[in-house]
Order: sequence, then C-alpha cells, then structure tokens
Amino acid sequence: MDFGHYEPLNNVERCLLLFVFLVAVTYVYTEIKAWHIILYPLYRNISQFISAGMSTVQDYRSGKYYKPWTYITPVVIVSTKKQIAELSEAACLSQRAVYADMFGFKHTMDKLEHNTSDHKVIRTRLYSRVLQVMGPDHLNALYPYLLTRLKSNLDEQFRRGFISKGCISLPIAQTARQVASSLMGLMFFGEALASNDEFSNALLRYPQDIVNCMAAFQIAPSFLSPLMHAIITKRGRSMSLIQSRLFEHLSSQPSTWEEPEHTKQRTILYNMANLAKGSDYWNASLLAQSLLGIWFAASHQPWMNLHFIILEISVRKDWQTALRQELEQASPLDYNRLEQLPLLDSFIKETVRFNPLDKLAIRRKAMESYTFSDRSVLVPAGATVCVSAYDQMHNPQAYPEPDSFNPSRYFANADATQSRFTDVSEYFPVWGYGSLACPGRFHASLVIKMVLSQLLLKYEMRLEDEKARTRWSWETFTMPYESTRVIFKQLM
Ligand code: HEM
Repeated sequence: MDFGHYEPLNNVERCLLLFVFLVAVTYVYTEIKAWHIILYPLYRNISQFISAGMSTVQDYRSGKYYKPWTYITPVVIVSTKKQIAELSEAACLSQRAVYADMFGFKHTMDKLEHNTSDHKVIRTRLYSRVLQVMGPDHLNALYPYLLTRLKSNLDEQFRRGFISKGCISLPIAQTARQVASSLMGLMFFGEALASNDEFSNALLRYPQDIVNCMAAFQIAPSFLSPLMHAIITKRGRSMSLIQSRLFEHLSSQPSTWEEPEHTKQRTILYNMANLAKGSDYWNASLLAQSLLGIWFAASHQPWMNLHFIILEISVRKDWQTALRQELEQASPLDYNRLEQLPLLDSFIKETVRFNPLDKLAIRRKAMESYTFSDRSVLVPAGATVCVSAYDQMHNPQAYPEPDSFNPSRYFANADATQSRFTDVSEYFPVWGYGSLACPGRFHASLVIKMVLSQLLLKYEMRLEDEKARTRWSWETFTMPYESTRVIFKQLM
C-alpha cells in the first residue's frame, strides 16, 4: 500500500467534513446533557456525602460531635416574653415527652409513662413545695452537715490527686462530679443512705448511665435500644438498686429509718413522703420513680456547671483574688451569707450565661400541631419548640457587649437590684420559665457555691495545660473532657 501519496481535500469535501463534525458535536452534546441529568444527582450526592464526611471529620477533630446522617425533627424557636410564657405552659406542648425522647426514659427511667400530661399539676405541686418553698429553710438547717461532708470529701479527693512541685493536680470533671453528688446525696436522702458505699456509687453511676444511653440511642436504630441499655447499664443495675432502696424506705415508717431526726426531717426523701401521705395519687413505687427522675435532674447539671465555673476561675487570677477577699470578709460563712455574696453569685451567673450547657432551653414536644395564640408561630405535630438560650443570653439589650465575659454587669448599676443566679427570666432561660421552672435551683446554687468557696479559701487554681481543649460539643450540648486537670496550690 502506498501511504506516501496524499491528495488535499477539495472545498466540497471540506464542507462535508465540517457538516459531519457539527452533527457529531450536536449529537454528543445532546446525549451528554441527557446523561448529565441522570448523573447530576449521583454526582451531587457523592460530592455532598464527601463534603459532609470531610466537615464531620474536621468538626470531630475540633471537638464537635453530632449525627449528620439522621433525620432531625423540626425545631421551632420562639423568643418574645409572651411566646416563652405560652411555650412553658401550653398543655399539648409536653416537657416530659421531649426529655423522654432525648434520654430514652422508657428504658432509663423504669418505663416512665411520658406521652401524657396526666397528673402534671399534682407532681409539679409536690416538687415545688418540697424543693422551692421549703427548700431554702431546709438547706439553711442542713448547711453545717453539708459543710462537714464537703470538707471530708474534698480531703479525700486531694489525697487521691497527683502531687507535683508542691501542688496537687486533680481531674476536674471527676472531682466536680463526686463532690456535687456527695452533697446532693445528703440533701436528698440523708447521711446514712448517702454514706452507704453501694448506694452512693449507684447515685454517681446512674446519671452517667443515662447520658451514655442518650448518646447511644441517638446513633443506633430504636429497636436496639433495650439491648444497648442492658449493655451500657449492666441491665439497669444502678437504677434498680436506687429504686429498691427508696421503695424500702418509702414503704416503711420514717421513724424506723436509720437517719438522725435533725437531718432526716430536712431531706427531700422525707418531705416527699410526708407531703404525699394520704394522697390518692402517690404511692411508694410512684414516689421512688419520681425521686429517681429528680435525682437525674439534680445530679447532672450542677456538676457540669461547677466544672465549667472552676475552669473559668482557673484562668482568671484577678477574679480568684477578688472572690477570696469577698469570702474572707463574710466570715463566718453560713447559708445566708454565702447566698448573698454579689461577686460569687455574679461570677457563676456570667459563666453560665457565657457558656450555656445547652444552646436551647425550655424544650417542648408538640403532641399535636399547635398555633401560638397571637398566630405568630405554627408548630407541626411531633416538632420540638423551644427557646434559643444562647441568643437570649447574648441579647445586647439585656447584656450590653454580650461577647465579653463581665460578671460585674449584674451589680454594676447601684440603683438596680442585683440580678441573681437563681432568678428566672426570659433572658436567663437556664432554669426554664413559668410554673415548670426548675424548683431545685436553690439546691444547685448552694452546691456550686459551697464547693467554690471551699476551694477558693484554700487554694490558688490554674489549668495544668492551658493550651489543651477543655470542652466538646454534642449537637447543642457542651460537654467537659474527662482528661482536663486543674493544679491546686495551697495558700500560705
Ligand atoms: C444547675 C443545675 C440545674 C439546672 C440548670 C436545671 C434546669 C432545669 C430545667 C431547665 C428544668 C425544666 C424547666 C422547663 O422545661 O420548663 C428543670 C426541671 C426540674 N428540675 Fe432542675 N436544674 C438544675 C438542678 C436541679 C436540682 C439540683 C434539682 C433538685 C434538687 C432539680 C429539680 C428539678 C425538677 C424536679 C424539675 C421538674 C419540674 C417539674 O416538672 O415540675 N433541678 N430543671
């Protein structure tokens, strides 16, 4: 074959070739457009999947965890005072259902019936009388016993700490959890029950079990929840132990309890039993179950807040000095003096405002679709409706320069009455709002203040590793690292 001979194309052939080329391009273009329609969603899903994966890894590395792969029920936010009041009280917006879903109460709180609002008023009235109305007087009377218990518990924690260069290093999450649980144990059940090793270990274990279950239930399909609960909680060991001890007590006469009278009559256990006497609704088993629920409400948030307050104090030497001076001037400290200290109260309040444990507050689940009375918001059935605690507590009208940490903001204006940590307000929705607002806030405040005052009066505090990350987040929740350590240097 002779490939050497090449005859150039004439004009007709050129036009023909151009025509074929254009037809081919048009064909390929239209075909690719059709493929594009088919391939685009796939391409889009893959690229979205990859970018979600990358941002999940990035978030994970910076201490942020969540469940990017599951469907989240819609969250509706309300913000005016009127809406917040209505949110707190509306009958078909259930407080119990939202927490029951979140923490899996069906498993973690002994089959607690949650999707009803039956007897809500009876329960709330009892909790409010025992904790909110009678609480401060009982706390005042218990104060000396609480102080003795706290001092011996702190001594034990410090004995267990690492000693380095004359200072003591403590894992601050575990320390805060243990001392808060020990004080709360006395407030709830009295010295005898709270000092029983088996019972106090169960009290410490139970809230941790619930939080671990909450994380596990969110990740895995719901039919696996009973199995996961059984594995995580060792078949509900702590829950059963607490309930059976409480049931024994509540089924017997308080006069037979081991606890001395002067502390017994101030405990939550005694007063719940006493006020529920003769009721058609309450019985020993229901009281034991409710106390289990209140124990969870009471034991988890105080130590977490205490932990973050100790971290804030540890990085603020000037505030340590100011708070110590205030405490020394108030000597001898008793319940009322401790509760009245403006700097201590403000420091706590500012830390909680600045780093809320949950960015959302006053969560309610709509049991049926609900329209707010001013027709401003429609909540679909099954949705969660709540307040953005973060936005309320960073509102510049209520908190000028909200992004600066400034405890003095609560007492700077000499004419105004001080805004206190335990005050319930739409701009401080940490305690909830209205008739369901936390009735145990005086107990929480006392635990936090007692621990801080004892630490401040004896030690200078600093973080062991100032560069280490100290908090991580799960969805809207902020959580502490178990590994964070604080160095305590005894004052001369
Ligand atoms: C810093 C610690 C605490 C925080 C931030 C806190 C916060 C809350 C919140 C936000 C609610 C729900 C309010 C609502 O949804 O409207 C609540 C309810 C409740 N809290 Fe607390 N709480 C704390 C400590 C305590 C303590 C120490 C006790 C008991 C001594 C306690 C007992 C209760 C009870 C019984 C309820 C349910 C009230 C009801 O349903 O009627 N809490 N708490």
